[in-house]
Amino acid sequence: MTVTAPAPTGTGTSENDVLLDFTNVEMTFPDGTIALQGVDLVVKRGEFVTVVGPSGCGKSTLLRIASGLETASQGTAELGTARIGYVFQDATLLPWRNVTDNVELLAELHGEKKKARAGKAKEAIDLVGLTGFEKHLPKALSGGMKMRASLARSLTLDPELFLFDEPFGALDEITRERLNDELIRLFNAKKFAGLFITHSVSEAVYMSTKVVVMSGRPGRIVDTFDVPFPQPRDPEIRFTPEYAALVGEVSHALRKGHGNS
Ligand SMILES: Nc1ncnc2c1ncn2[C@@H]1O[C@H](COP(=O)(O)OP(=O)(O)OP(=O)(O)O)[C@@H](O)[C@H]1O
Repeated sequence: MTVTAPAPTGTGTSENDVLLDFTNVEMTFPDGTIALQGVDLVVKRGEFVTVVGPSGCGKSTLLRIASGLETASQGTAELGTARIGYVFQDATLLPWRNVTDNVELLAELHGEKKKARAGKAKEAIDLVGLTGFEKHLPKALSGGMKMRASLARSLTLDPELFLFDEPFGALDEITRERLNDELIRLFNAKKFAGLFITHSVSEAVYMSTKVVVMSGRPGRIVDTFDVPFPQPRDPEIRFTPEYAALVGEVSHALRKGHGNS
């Protein structure tokens, strides 16, 4: 059974606020597929936690449970906030709406007045670096720009907990690195907590305060690494031996967890 109990928003800003608390979460789908088993995971304010794991190990399922889209079959998944942002691998923009109208969509669905949501959309578009592209339709945007618009749309809700399901997986490496830097800048500026799913160990280590490694299906957490590099991240850390060593350790844990599945 899952109990999801968002606390009232705007209360408490302690660094140790728990925004997501999974205890012994298991997910068995009706067809008998066991996607997750015994998952304990905490995300606190100020943390950017990245989950890496082999394909099909249950990473998206974990995020869907966190967002309330899916209910765990066993264990508890508690939220410490109702202000949640969600960015998927696909930017999911409405093709007939321009950037501004897409970015305003969530605020619109939340019943915000035109003037208020226009102000929030403008700020979010500035934050993600899309100023000048407000009137462009999605088909006129690059993949990276679409993801920026998707990010901006969630930013209008001022999330305290941001869930990312491999948002940069389909982008080329340079665009991906640039967006990693942009997202880390936003994390430091807006102070949301992040739960980020990726297949890329180097992306995980570069962005996160903590990296969680999952085994093959049924997904279990097999290792957790605290990332010691200071925030905001200096892009140059990618070229340091300390970074390379941590990437190596996480990759090793990933291979070991995969082998045991
Ligand atoms: N609704 C469902 N019914 C049955 N099985 C499902 C359902 N949704 C997901 N699964 C299965 O659960 C397992 C975990 O899926 P999930 O999408 O969470 O994995 P993932 O780690 O995100 O995969 P990838 O990295 O390839 O995106 C997979 O074996 C998948 O086929």
